[in-house]
Amino acid sequence: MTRVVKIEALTADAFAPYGDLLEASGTPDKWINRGKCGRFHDRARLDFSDGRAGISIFRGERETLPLQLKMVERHPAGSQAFVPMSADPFLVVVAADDAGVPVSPRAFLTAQGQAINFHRGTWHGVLTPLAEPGLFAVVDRIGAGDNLEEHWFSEPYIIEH
Ligand SMILES: NC(=O)N[C@@H](O)C(=O)O
Ligand code: NI
Repeated sequence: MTRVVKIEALTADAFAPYGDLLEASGTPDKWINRGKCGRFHDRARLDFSDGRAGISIFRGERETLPLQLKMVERHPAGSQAFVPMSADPFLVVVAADDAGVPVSPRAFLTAQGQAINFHRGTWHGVLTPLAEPGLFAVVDRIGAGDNLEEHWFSEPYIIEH
């Protein structure tokens, strides 16, 4: 039986068990640059354990919907942030953990101006652009040791609107 995951709109509350939603929403925490810039300060829980923070640029190939979700992964030693460098929405997939096995995947569609940070150890789908050129700044752990655990589902989930 095909398991379907319906796409949800990304909200801070819905995403809270998995990570942080980064966006310029509400009143800025600080006004800087002589009042010309709102700073939404320190909005993500970053964690790089024994490594260090790095910023990389990802240029991902666009995916189309409905999407087959065959695998999710997690980074046991660090958080990972996806910051789009375009105005295009992208797909964010997460799952809960049940004794080391990802369960109950959820899929979110970002709105323009939204970025996300997966908390350390959160099961997630890999970077999934929905438009070209799929450019993202990615903030994650640089360091020794293995920081990637993959789980391949016995049957893919279908992610759709
Ligand atoms: N492997 C890698 O650098 N990227 C993945 O972690 C991902 O979540 O896209
Ligand atoms: Ni990842």
